[in-house]
Amino acid sequence: MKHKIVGKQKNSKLCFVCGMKNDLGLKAHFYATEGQELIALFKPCEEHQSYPGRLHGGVASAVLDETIGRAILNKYDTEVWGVTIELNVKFKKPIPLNEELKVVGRITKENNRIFEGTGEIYLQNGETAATAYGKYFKVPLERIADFDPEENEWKIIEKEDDPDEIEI
Ligand SMILES: CCCCCCCC(=O)SCCNC(=O)CCNC(=O)[C@H](O)C(C)(C)COP(=O)(O)OP(=O)(O)OC[C@H]1O[C@@H](n2cnc3c(N)ncnc32)[C@H](O)[C@@H]1OP(=O)(O)O
Repeated sequence: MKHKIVGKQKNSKLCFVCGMKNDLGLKAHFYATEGQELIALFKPCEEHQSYPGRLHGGVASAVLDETIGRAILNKYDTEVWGVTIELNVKFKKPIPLNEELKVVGRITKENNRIFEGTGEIYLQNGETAATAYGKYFKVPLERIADFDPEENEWKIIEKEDDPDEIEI
């Protein structure tokens, strides 16, 4: 299925998942779809392994967590922030290193205090490698961290190969 991309989310400086200057991080890019889902693209490397050649389950969980947690940003013009209070991940297939992976996240439930969502990691052959459910507590950014957008390089990073659509 083709997902039409309607926008790109911001990256940060040092976040393990989205920090563009975290040399050991995943440097994932996040694309909002027409269907109000969020797709992350990332390519894990040797440093992200558990057993040789296999992505660490904790790293897979981290990218699922962030993709679901960021999906809330698609819904509003102003930024709504959350912290994870629950994450349940099912690992269905080994996830290889050194190839681009796709992660999809969406919001399934929301009230004024909490939001919930689900997500999946897809292998290049289209198989679902992991699925997750996450629950997040809405917290104003100033209560989560001392976060200066400029200092933390919170901005859209445009790439020449940013996709217009993503096939999953
Ligand atoms: C947009 C970017 C996406 C980023 C994705 C990645 C996000 C992350 O990795 S965040 C890092 C990991 N998560 C954290 O650090 C969160 C740590 N936890 C906390 O800070 C606190 O527990 C916090 C802020 C969520 C709530 O604390 P506090 O404000 O003191 O509230 P507290 O009184 O304990 O609980 C408030 C309510 O939430 C409920 N609650 C708290 N924790 C949970 C939980 N894990 N599950 C269900 N309900 C919970 C409580 O039962 C309570 O309900 P009620 O008011 O009905 O009694």
